[in-house]
Amino acid sequence: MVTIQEALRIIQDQKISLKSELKPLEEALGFALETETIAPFDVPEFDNSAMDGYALCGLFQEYQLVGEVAAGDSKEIELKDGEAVRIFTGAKVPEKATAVMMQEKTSVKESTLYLDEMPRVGQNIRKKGGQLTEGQTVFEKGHLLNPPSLSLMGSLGLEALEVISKPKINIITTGNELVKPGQPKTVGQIYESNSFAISGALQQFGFQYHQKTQIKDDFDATKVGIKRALESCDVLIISGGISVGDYDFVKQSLEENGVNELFYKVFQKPGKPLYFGRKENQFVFALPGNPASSLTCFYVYVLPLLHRLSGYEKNGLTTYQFPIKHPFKNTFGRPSFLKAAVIDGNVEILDGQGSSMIRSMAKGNALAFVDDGETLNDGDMVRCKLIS
Ligand SMILES: Nc1nc2c(c(=O)[nH]1)N[C@H]1C(S)=C(S)[C@@H](COP(=O)(O)OP(=O)(O)OC[C@H]3O[C@@H](n4cnc5c(N)ncnc54)[C@H](O)[C@@H]3O)O[C@H]1N2
Ligand code: MOO
Repeated sequence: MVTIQEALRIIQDQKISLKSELKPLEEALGFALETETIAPFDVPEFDNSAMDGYALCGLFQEYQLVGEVAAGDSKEIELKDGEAVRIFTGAKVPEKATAVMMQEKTSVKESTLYLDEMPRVGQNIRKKGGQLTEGQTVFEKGHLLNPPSLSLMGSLGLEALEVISKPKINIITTGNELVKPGQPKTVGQIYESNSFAISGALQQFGFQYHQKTQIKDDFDATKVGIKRALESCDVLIISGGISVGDYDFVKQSLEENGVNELFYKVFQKPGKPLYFGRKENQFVFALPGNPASSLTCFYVYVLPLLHRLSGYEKNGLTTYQFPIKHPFKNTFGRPSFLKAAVIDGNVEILDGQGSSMIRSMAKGNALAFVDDGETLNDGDMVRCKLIS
């Protein structure tokens, strides 16, 4: 049995090798950049107007209107002192323009422009290179591509990006009692649901599974199922069959498939019988079958490794501290990740902490960490991971 910190350290210390691929911009969200990006040109590439209004030459209160520049126009108007042109947001500002005045602060009579106030030098002109200059580093290697990153990369004219590949993930669920939703079931059977939580959590963080298999509690079937799953994945996530019962065959089947155990059993609630192993460059998590145990272990242990394997700089969910709303004492006998709700900056530990209880987790939005035997009074700070 290892502690939570030891288990996380073992995962974090794994040597990994990353692969890369070219992704169209459209599909690059959530990937980490494989290489540093250098600006191929200034952004913006030319001085342009921040407003619909008038580009002015010199600082006056009256100007002669001599033309118009719209967004996308490439014509150059040679302005002289006291002259102005009609201009629109994003349009190239004439070289000699001193400022742009928004149209709400102007009036026009015939071809004379009158300003309500004196202009300031550079006012409403977005300067060439104001955001990036040619040759400047746009993003470092490993930068995580979020929507604004994609906007910036698009504005640089890049249609595809070299990114770190994401791991290929297979899921196995185990249990004779499990029936696929939608199928008839008999007394003693239950509907399989952990795989939906796992695949949902994968999707929540931009991952997809490659293959999902349901295996009976049978040693040979488990061994063969694991062998097949390992033929096509970087990370194998197994649910159930990892405890000490007579029908728990996962651990032995992993051994017989050449998977080396890195840890088995973590002093925590839920998810005590969590297993982590490795076969060359493949990683295996066997998550305890209780629904809340398997999903909690996913957020706390699986996600950080998936992030690392995707080349992210920051791995796993961030821990925040919130004051607790009602007193709480952890009498579960193990350090605990508790189903909790963070509302208006306070955290509430929810009813329904059993490892088989998933409703409380579904209604909440956080996992609150409370140490074994720890007593929390109103307002004490609690470490929380936000899960939705
Ligand atoms: N003698 C002991 N028994 C148990 C121990 C122990 O230390 N000694 N640990 C308990 C803890 S803690 C957990 S957690 C569970 C983990 O057991 P397994 O990982 O072997 O999981 P299963 O026995 O296969 O299933 C547990 C529970 O979860 C339900 N389940 C399993 N898979 C699914 C699924 N895909 N969808 C929905 N529900 C699922 C299953 O029906 C069981 O009720 O072991 C305790 N026992
Ligand atoms: O550790 Mo188990 O996950 O309490 O039910």
